[in-house]
Amino acid sequence: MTAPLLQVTGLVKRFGGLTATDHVTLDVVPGEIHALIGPNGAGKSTLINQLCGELAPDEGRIAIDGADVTALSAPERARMGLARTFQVTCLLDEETVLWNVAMALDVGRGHSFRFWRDIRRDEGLTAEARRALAGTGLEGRAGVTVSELSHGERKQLELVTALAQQPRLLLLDEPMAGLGHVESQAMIGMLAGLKSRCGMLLVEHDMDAVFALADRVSVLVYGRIIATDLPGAIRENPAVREAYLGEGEEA
Ligand SMILES: Nc1ncnc2c1ncn2[C@@H]1O[C@H](COP(=O)(O)OP(=O)(O)OP(=O)(O)O)[C@@H](O)[C@H]1O
Repeated sequence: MTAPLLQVTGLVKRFGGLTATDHVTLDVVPGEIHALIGPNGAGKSTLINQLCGELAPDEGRIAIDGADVTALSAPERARMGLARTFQVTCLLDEETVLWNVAMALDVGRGHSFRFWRDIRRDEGLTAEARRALAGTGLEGRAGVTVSELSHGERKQLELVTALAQQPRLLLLDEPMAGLGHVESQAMIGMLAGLKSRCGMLLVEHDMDAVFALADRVSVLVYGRIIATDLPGAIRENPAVREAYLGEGEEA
């Protein structure tokens, strides 16, 4: 059997008396979208921050492709093929779409952001950035300044910049947040098309997107995984329904 792309075992993170991640065990296998759902404050962002190396766990182990990365920094994990998107987009607003993609490609090659040369003059890099934009729906927007993009386009661009690093494993933190119906459908199409390129852990509140995309779903409540199963079984799971209905949300 091939090693999971991501294996999380017994992960614990405490903030004072609060256990935000309570012995979480989950995995993502190649070609899979594994969705992580849970009510507000369940600990989803805290978990993602530990997976990408921005927050140190108190206990437990994180492995990428079988290699223990628990003690590695975020850039070291990125070099091993891990990329993430953020709940709030993280782009350079005053620069063009093309420049943002070129920058992401450059950083993905290990060039330091602080010491970059003028990448606008690097024709090979800008050609590559155009290729990365091809087929994303943003190819006609290459010269547009990011601040002029719609919210949906920003979300799409953030995904393109994450993919510029050629990740094997992508952590998606609420990619549908703030998107309208049409934009959500475009994002769902984009993510579905990526399954053959990388495994994904999808943190998402939009249940239509979760059930359209996920191969498996894990449910996090008060820092604990209460169920991991196929989407159909998760829908019918009484503990899951109670966790959501208890929060006044629809399962
Ligand atoms: N740096 C911190 N210090 C103290 N408590 C924190 C910190 N970060 C998160 N928490 C707490 O940990 C718990 C989990 O928060 P987290 O943001 O991970 O939840 P979430 O599931 O991502 O929520 P949402 O769906 O609203 O984004 C919450 O009770 C939160 O208040």
